[in-house]
Amino acid sequence: MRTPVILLASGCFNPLTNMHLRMFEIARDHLHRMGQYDVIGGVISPVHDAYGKKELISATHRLNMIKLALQDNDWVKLSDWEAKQESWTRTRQILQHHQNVINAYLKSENNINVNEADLNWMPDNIHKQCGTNRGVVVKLLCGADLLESFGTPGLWADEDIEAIVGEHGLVVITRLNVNLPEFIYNSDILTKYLANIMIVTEFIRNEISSTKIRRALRRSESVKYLIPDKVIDYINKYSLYGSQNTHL
Ligand SMILES: Nc1ncnc2c1ncn2[C@@H]1O[C@H](COP(=O)(O)OP(=O)(O)OP(=O)(O)O)[C@@H](O)[C@H]1O
Ligand SMILES: NC(=O)c1ccc[n+]([C@@H]2O[C@H](COP(=O)(O)O)[C@@H](O)[C@H]2O)c1
Ligand SMILES: [Zn+2]
Repeated sequence: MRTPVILLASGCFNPLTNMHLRMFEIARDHLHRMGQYDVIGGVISPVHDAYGKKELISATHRLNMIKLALQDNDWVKLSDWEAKQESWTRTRQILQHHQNVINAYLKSENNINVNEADLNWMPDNIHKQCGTNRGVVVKLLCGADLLESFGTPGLWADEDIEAIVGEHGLVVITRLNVNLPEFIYNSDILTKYLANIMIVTEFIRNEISSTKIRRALRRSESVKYLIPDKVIDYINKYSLYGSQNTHL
């Protein structure tokens, strides 16, 4: 029997790009092809304002843009749980929260313990998709650069990396200039849990990044076909990222 999986991507989404959405598609295809997993949903969890990364705009805008981008998406949902906490939350806790909530929800007969905000990111027809006796695993979906950041001294606690890889698992999309197999080989923890790390090669190379989008907007260059049209409209409406509203 296939294990039901939810793919959760955390990050700044400053702003969301087409590549963020592509990641889910590529990962789901890959997991289904592997045969052991049934991807029942995807979740985007934008980081809290307190993360304080350079040029990070308010979570309200980032959440709104994701909401618009997901209007036509029938399986990836937005979770605002992380962004609405008191302060920044470690990725391990985000994965645990979502996995605990969904499994508690599946087991409960009357669903009394789940609040509205958590219902928003759950897959449609979740009971039908899973039944009550199969545990859902929430895996971290990320790009190779995020995995590489595991090696930055002091950034991730070893026990968090161990819990993320051991208890949840990673689905990593390749990115230019990152040698994933070698990076994993150089890490004892990652090598220990190799079976729980799925590397998905992006053969239709796509190096869109939010940094490049912000740069283009600052320079009043077109970002059409790189981010969803509704996100472009939103950026122009609120003059975000220094955009001059020149390409509507
Ligand atoms: N072109 C891409 N290929 C593979 N993974 C990507 C790509 N763009 C973003 N990701 C992944 O999406 C997740 C969210 O990343 P993030 O919000 O930092 O986006 P980003 O485009 O890398 O932004 P920035 O340029 O501001 O760092 C991360 O796991 C990141 O690795
Ligand atoms: N220790 C941790 O859990 C930890 C450390 C650094 C970044 N992160 C997460 O990684 C994601 C991407 O961060 P960057 O945009 O800085 O690459 C964010 O969602 C952030 O919360 C988690
Ligand atoms: Zn990034």
